[in-house]
Amino acid sequence: MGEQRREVVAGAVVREGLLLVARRASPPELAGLWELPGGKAEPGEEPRAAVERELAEELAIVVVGGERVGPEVLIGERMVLRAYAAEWVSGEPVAIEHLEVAWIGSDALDDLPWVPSDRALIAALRELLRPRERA
Ligand SMILES: Nc1nc2c([nH]c(=O)n2[C@H]2C[C@H](O)[C@@H](COP(=O)(O)OP(=O)(O)OP(=O)(O)O)O2)c(=O)[nH]1
Repeated sequence: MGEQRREVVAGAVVREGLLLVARRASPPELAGLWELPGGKAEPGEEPRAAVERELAEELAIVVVGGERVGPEVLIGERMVLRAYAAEWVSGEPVAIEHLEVAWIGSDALDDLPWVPSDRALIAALRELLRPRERA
């Protein structure tokens, strides 16, 4: 039997047209690169709950996990990255485990020095940031 891949959840938080991104402090090969904040879901943990927990732990913000965003991205042989839209509820993000956090616009998506896996999410993130007609 093949082992199940561990799910890494990442939150795509958009506020006032800007996307929340965070710069990794570790491991050495990813340190300094930017990602959507998140982490490994616990066994049996619902992914959206994992997004809510990780963003509370790592950034001290309250979000509500929502819909999947973009493709799933295989990370090595043991993990799979899935991004979820997350609605900001409260708190200003603080870099507790990251080097820094930033809010970026659509124009900065391509040139951000992303963690390699996250490049696969850029097109979907651009769509998420696209201004919409509102009722
Ligand atoms: N959080 C996050 N991790 C990502 C992204 N892209 C990507 O390749 N990864 C990788 C880096 C790590 O190998 C793994 C997630 O690790 P993590 O360090 O964020 O997980 P965690 O908070 O649960 O921490 P730990 O249990 O490993 O200490 O997924 C991303 O956008 N967000």
